[in-house]
Amino acid sequence: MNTEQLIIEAKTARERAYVPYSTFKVGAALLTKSGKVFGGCNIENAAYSMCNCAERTALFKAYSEGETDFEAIAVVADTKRPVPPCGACRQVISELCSKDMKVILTNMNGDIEQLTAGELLPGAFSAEDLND
Ligand SMILES: O=c1ccn([C@H]2C[C@H](O)[C@@H](CO)O2)c(=O)[nH]1
Ligand SMILES: [Zn+2]
Repeated sequence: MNTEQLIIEAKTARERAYVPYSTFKVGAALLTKSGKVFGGCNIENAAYSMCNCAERTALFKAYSEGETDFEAIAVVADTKRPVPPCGACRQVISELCSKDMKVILTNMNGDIEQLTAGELLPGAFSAEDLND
């Protein structure tokens, strides 16, 4: 599965977004090292703080199915620049993904920004910061 194909998977997942409040559809596609793809979309709620982003949907789906080794995640939305993941997703990605996992950000115009999970959240709070 190459970058282009992973972006297509993210766009397919985006179509399933449940966004009656923001109307802002986001899709993600997470590729495991074993070659499986988990799609994710944002899922909103009338209690707004319960909204879940596309990135976390994909990650939680994979993790809950026992898939914990990831090659790449692609994220897409109809934004001017490649869609930037929110702070909450950056924190969750930093916990569950290796620092060198590929992060492919894109938009519906085809602009692409590729970086690593480590670059998404420099100085992330982590388990190493907890007292034992
Ligand atoms: O990277 C992002 C940014 C925002 N959202 C969602 C959360 C909410 O449903 C809507 C507007 O913030 O977009 C995502 O899913 N991923
Ligand atoms: Zn988010």
